[in-house]
Amino acid sequence: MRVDIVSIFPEYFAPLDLSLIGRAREQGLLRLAVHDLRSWTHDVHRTVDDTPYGGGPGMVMRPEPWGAALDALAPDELAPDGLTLPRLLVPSPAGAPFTQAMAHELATESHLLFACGRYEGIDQRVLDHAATRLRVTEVSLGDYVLFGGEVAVLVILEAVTRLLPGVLGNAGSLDDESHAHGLLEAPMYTKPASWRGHEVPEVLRSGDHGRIARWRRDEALARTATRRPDMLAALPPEILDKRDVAA
Ligand SMILES: COc1cc(COC(=O)c2cn[nH]c2)cc(-c2cccnc2)c1
Repeated sequence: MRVDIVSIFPEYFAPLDLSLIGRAREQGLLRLAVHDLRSWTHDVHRTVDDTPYGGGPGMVMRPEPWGAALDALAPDELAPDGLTLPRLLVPSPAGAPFTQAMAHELATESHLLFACGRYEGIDQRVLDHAATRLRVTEVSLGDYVLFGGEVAVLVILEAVTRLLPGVLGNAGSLDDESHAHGLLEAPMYTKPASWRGHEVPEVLRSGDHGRIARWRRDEALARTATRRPDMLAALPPEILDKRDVAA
């Protein structure tokens, strides 16, 4: 997967050399390039923002540098396979909620382009023009406001990279993780069996894999019901097998 990130703070992405993302890059599973938006400015002050039309506080990111950056990083012509046309992701409070389902969808893309907004945002015409030739998605991490899209890109990139084949050593760990089956994960334990007077649930040490699977599912259902009833309501009925409903 090719990933291009455009930001006025490219140094924000230094951590991407670390850990699993660093390894994915070494393995060639991920080709990551970070670009400074100011590379596409031409005035002596390398200006990327200006005052908002209609007044109001703060500044807005100018369209010209973004237009030039996207022209450079996303070719106009549709590649013969039609697949390498990048997906442009713009983290924003006004975006669609980022979910594990979206992470899985993005993990199938061959080229992701991230635009990191700063100030009060990016001139709307940048997204409108980009949408004439790219698939543009504004994506929100949550209902709060950050200084910029950079930290959101780090989150999205981590969620997507760990889904790329070959990145996680034990692929099994993807199967029953939280949100994988629409439920929260059951509590996890490791040695020692007794710690500060707290014991590991006996079932997990029983070796009875059927009982263990049942216990984990019951715990996952109970946790989801108490902490995230919205997720339970969203579950397709077939996920809750008949015994669950009886439980
Ligand atoms: C692209 O336009 C942006 C981007 C961002 C950074 O992303 C987030 O904040 C975010 C991403 N998921 N959840 C929050 C912030 C604004 C903004 C809006 C109003 C006042 N101040 C700043 C506009």
